[in-house]
Amino acid sequence: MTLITDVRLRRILDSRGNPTVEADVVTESGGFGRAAAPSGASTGEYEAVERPPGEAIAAAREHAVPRLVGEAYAGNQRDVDAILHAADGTDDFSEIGANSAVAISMAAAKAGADVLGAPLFQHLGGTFRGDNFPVPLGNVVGGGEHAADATDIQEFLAAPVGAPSVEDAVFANAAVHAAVADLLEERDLPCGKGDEGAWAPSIDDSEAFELVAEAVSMVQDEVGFNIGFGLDVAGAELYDSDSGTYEYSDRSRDTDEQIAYIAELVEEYDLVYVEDPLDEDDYDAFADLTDEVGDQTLICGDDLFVTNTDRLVEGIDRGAANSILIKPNQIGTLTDAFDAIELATENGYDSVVSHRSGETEDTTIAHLAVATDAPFIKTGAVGGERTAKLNELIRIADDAT
Ligand SMILES: C=C(OP(=O)(O)O)C(=O)O
Ligand SMILES: [Mg+2]
Repeated sequence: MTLITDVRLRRILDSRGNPTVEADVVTESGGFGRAAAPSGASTGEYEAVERPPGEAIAAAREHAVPRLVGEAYAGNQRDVDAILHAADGTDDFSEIGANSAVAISMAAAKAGADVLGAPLFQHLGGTFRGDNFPVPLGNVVGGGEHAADATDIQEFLAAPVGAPSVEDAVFANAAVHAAVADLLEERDLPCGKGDEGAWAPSIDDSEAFELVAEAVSMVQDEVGFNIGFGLDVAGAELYDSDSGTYEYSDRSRDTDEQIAYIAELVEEYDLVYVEDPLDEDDYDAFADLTDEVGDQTLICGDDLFVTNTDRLVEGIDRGAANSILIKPNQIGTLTDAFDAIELATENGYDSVVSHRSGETEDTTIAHLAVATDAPFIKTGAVGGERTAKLNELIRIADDAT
């Protein structure tokens, strides 16, 4: 029933107005799945390769589609993804493009779910999934590669860790986003938004800390449950490998100073989450910081691990970080993303399923998070391509997918 009978690929727009790859997968019994690849701006050096969409589509049509149509079953995700790897023939999807690969992989999963008549999370995770929901990390102020003339730190995140339901958590993050807007207006700091919908004021990081701490505390008082504060430092973007220093607008920090700075921030703001505080090549510095504050907060590897089990194994061996960001397009298939989550869970690392700064209306990551019992999801706070995922989580909780 799930034999794949057609795979169609096209270019569509992402949230930045750039082209990206969308895939449709059709099965023998009429099952249908559609998915689109997201795209990063602060990409890790070791990510699978995203090719220009036109080239990725042409290469996938030539190498992957003939191996799938009439040959593979959408219900057998591991087989579909193994075929994508074999069709590509490289170890980083540089032939068919990780963008074509991930779009086909996710569309096949949706076609498999469609044939079963089951929600995607259930097809992926089994019938006992759907009772636990990830805490959504919501980007409320941001800069770095996601907005010009804004903060050095890429993302200031609300983390409603005490929310009684995913719906309460999603609304709390939107309320923090709105509270930040009020505080910015009071301070006469009008501003636009960055790529992920976070406010992008022209302020320094210390003012952003103050603002977000105040907004979080205001909303926490209103809603009556604990809202934490988190960061994505995107350290690799700040790091200058020639000088060995982290370059902030107002000063430089060497690696020891960067570790001390982050540890101070964890103490001062009671941070519950710190992503990529250090450069993507510096496992030792990650290990030192994890040793220092890993019992108080999550130290998450995004560019460090790039959803890659080989890199995660190295991190586990060296005690670097205690959490991993999971972005399916960093590695190219759902199977690889699943394997990274399983390895993380077995080794006590918390998984944070994540959007990219360039997104579409695709909701696969909401289902992936529920299917794997991931404790966190990072998918923005507002904006249509972000709320697509957040609203899907609410629907899953309401049994309405
Ligand atoms: C979502 C992120 O940004 P990008 O998609 O630009 O890598 C991130 O760095 O976590
Ligand atoms: Mg990141």
